[in-house]
Amino acid sequence: SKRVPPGSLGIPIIGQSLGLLRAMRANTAEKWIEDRINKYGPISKLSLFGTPTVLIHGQAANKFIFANGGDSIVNQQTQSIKMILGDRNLLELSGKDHSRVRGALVSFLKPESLKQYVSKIDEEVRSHIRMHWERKKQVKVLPLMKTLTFNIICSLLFGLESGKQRDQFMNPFQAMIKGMWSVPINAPFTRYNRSLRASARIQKLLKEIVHQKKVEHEKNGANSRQDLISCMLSMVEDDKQVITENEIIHNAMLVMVAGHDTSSILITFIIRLLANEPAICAAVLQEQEEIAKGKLLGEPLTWEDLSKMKYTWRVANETLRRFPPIFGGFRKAATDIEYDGYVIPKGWQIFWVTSMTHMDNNIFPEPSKFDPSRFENQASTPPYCFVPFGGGARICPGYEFARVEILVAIHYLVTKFSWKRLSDNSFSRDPMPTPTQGLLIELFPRKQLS
Ligand code: HEM
Repeated sequence: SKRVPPGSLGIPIIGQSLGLLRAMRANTAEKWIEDRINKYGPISKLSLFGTPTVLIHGQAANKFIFANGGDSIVNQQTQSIKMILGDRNLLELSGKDHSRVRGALVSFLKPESLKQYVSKIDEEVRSHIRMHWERKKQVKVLPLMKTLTFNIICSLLFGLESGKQRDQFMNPFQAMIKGMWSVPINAPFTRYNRSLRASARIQKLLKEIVHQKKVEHEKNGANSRQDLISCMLSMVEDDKQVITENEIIHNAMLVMVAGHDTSSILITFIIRLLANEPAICAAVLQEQEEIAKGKLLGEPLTWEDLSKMKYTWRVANETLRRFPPIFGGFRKAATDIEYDGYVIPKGWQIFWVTSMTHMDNNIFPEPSKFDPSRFENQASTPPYCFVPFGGGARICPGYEFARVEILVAIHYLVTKFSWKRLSDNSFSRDPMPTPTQGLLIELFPRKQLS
């Protein structure tokens, strides 16, 4: 006798997708969600990206989604994401398959492994700054940060150093991302269709890389620590590859998406913030100059240096709270689930939204104020309330990787330059937050310490 939540599923396939996407582009998506909550209450039904969906929010809702240990809630992305990234990507897997594939990714992304890659990330950041920032009067930050984080992913995770093979990925990759939050109508000229075609091209390129590495592996007994693909290829049990070729390709695509756009947005928003808040910028600079003073000219940063960047990391966390790169996410009800007096029917999507706890006055007082000191004592943040990286068994495995690239990038940028914002301060979501004109800034080189 339990009822499904109030609300309307709208017109078939399209439902409320266009309304949400329009609000995201106008940067009014939080208000769009709030209006729904005011109209229907804390739990409501709608239809997003071709599937009936239930929107729930708040600390209890986040806990319900992230800490659900049973089999009733499974991960499932929208139809568009599944078709674009492939059905063996981690977001589509559950149970033992999820643990097996996630284990392979984590063995590469965990801090013990990452420590040895700090100097490589340092090298990528410095070469990027030499090529794209030095001697420039103005730069457009977002496209540059996309290039930087994409190159870091290609170099560290796929073993692709700079060159033609790496460059071939960039354009189809951007086209692929554009259709990930789209209505799955596969007709010529739709975003979804362009994205599917780009995905096919990337899968072909990745297949070639996997085959190249297989050959190298057989010839030289490749070093499993070299890069993520080699690491996955070298995992063998009972003469059988632990991770199948499709799993390697689909998860390489997932990592390209998950690990590149998110971090580039975060660095861009930190740069925007430092332009807007001189006092915070001065405090970040002071911390980074202290670290720079202890280094010889050209000496790369180390894991220990990063652990001293406490204030800078608080600024990054506060940026993640105010401008989370990931707006929210989806799960699927594997059975009929009871929640808050309603039933979420089997097969329906469950939609969670990051900002609903990040901007809750009871959790983060004066939520619109940018205040890095909120993160001085991380333990004071209630559980399941600060969720830019999600939570529970599916919490972002790239968290440490992101921390390393962000801190290294900010270190070199603030110690080498100051900057002034030239474009206005607004941004839209597409679906990631995207500043107007990609954040155009005027650059002023700093006098070098050494
Ligand atoms: C600022 C940077 C980043 C942010 C804000 C971010 C955020 C997130 C979020 C919100 C999720 C979904 C969690 C959930 O559904 O419960 C996620 C999952 C994931 N992220 Fe990240 N991420 C970032 C960087 C990275 C990086 C650098 C990588 C890889 C190198 C990465 C790889 C992944 C993967 C593979 C998943 C799927 C995990 C699973 O389903 O088990 N992310 N991330």
